[in-house]
Amino acid sequence: MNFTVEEYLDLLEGADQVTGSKLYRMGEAEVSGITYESEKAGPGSLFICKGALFKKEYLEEAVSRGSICYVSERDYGLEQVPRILVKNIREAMPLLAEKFYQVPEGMLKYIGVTGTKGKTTTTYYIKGIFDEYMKQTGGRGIACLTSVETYDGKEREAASITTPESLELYRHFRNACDSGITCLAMEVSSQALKYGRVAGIAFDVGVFLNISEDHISPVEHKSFKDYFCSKLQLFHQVRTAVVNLDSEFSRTVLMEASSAGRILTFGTKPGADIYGHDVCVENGKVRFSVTCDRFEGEFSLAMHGIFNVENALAAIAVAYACELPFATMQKGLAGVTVDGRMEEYSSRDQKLKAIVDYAHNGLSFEKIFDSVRVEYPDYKIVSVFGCPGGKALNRRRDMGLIAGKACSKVYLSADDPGPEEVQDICTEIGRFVEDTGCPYECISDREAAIKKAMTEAEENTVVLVLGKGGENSQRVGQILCAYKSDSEVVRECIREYDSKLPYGRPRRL
Ligand SMILES: CC(=O)N[C@H]1[C@@H](OP(=O)(O)OP(=O)(O)OC[C@H]2O[C@@H](n3ccc(=O)[nH]c3=O)[C@H](O)[C@@H]2O)O[C@H](CO)[C@@H](O)[C@@H]1O[C@H](C)C(=O)N[C@@H](C)C(=O)N[C@H](CCC(=O)O)C(=O)O
Ligand SMILES: Nc1ncnc2c1ncn2[C@@H]1O[C@H](COP(=O)(O)OP(=O)(O)OP(=O)(O)O)[C@@H](O)[C@H]1O
Repeated sequence: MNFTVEEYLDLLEGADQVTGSKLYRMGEAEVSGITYESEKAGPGSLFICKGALFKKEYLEEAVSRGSICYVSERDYGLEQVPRILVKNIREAMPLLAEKFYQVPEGMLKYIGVTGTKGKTTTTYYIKGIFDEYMKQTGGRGIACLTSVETYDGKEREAASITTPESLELYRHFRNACDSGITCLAMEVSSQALKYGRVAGIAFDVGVFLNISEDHISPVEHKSFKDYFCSKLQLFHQVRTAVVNLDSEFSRTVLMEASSAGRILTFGTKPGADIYGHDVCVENGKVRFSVTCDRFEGEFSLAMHGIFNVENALAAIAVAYACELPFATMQKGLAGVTVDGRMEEYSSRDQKLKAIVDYAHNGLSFEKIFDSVRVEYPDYKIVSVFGCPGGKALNRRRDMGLIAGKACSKVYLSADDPGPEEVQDICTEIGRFVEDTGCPYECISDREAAIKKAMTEAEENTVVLVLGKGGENSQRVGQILCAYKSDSEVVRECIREYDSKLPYGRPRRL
């Protein structure tokens, strides 16, 4: 059902958002669409003017495409075009989205996951458990919004952002309800919390995984405090807070979590409600046990990476909070893999191994190198990675030092250089690698760098290809250039290596 522009004005006036509504020709026109992207405006749409880079021409384009009214913090002086002027467009947007999409109350269970590292993996672990439960109970698989893809029961598409804007979110929520889905799990980034993308959403369960310095830059968070405080905001809109006792600053997190209705802790410390212990690697599988007041038992993971126990414990805690059976958790977790996360590739003779993973900051580098040393005790390690241009600048030091200490050689290359030159970024990282005494090489072309690392790898070496996972684009300047993907390049290298072995044709990997 469509509402009129007047009704949207009433909504925003009721929220004390409207500032001197200078409106022309209000009329009874019904709003048939809502967007902040001029190219998506159409007849009868409401256009939202927002963003640091907004231009009046976008509004003019939206009007030319049939927008009947715009909502904005400023008056763009387009005579004869109805407008609603508001105090804060980012506070107004979720209100408009909620009214337009009319998401039924109480139909969806909302699960949000925040933290510096592990959001995507944990969200897929949650999906694995809940999909298993839905299969057993005849329900539909859950909706899932991650930095890899969004699936809401109607639409499935590759993600371009970790947490979409509120307009997209409410569309996904409505699609999920219309599809008969009853549960949605999503990543909640610090940016999303800072810019109000998830404003108004009452999460049934909110997970806080971990926190370490990341996303500090002029375009993200101006300080660690801003970053940390943004993430902590999640607890102001969750019923059950799920908190990692192993996280840095866990006491501060627990204090903030007290604003939630209930707190459930997880981790590898005996005091955790969901207590994970006896972590080991057996026959190439990560295994661990869980003890809590309701059950005790063993789990195994399909993914490499001892750090994934933390993500699995978070998912188990969410399932516990939703009262899912223990056996469902075991079965649901056991088969989960995530695109671009700890993908292992081995040559036929097992002498050449590669792992494609998304690690791209200090915390994830620490965890992955620790894990690989344990999981591949007899292997040397080399790594291929880079750092993005124009943001998260502290990663260059952190990643350079950690990789230099763990590897027998480091290959530096492109990873979304954006406004900077690849060589400049690599030179900066290289200075820190050099401090560790580890040999390194800068090769601007990422595919060439991976191929060189794989070709030069000595017997019993594991090549870690880090930072992009399955992504098939590189941000160069302002544009996204096509990129084969680390996974594809590694598969080609393994096939090439196998083809030279004394027997058999290359396998399909
Ligand atoms: C700093 C930030 O978060 N910016 C996000 C924000 O941009 P913005 O609202 O400032 O809008 P803008 O980019 O200035 O563009 C201005 C407006 O003009 C509109 N426009 C633009 C061109 C046109 O032809 N017509 C038109 O209407 C745009 O739709 C936009 O609404 O809203 C845009 C969508 O409307 C996002 O794409 C953009 O994310 C940028 C690309 C970004 O890099 N965001 C990062 C920092 C981010 O959000 N990262 C987190 C993950 C971090 C983590 O891993 O924890 C995330 O959730 O992805
Ligand atoms: N719990 C964890 N602690 C530390 N590092 C982790 C953890 N889980 C995953 N990682 C590392 O971080 C990388 C990214 O994992 P994942 O994509 O699940 O996290 P994310 O929070 O979604 O990341 P991003 O915010 O960069 O999208 C993984 O490939 C792995 O190297």
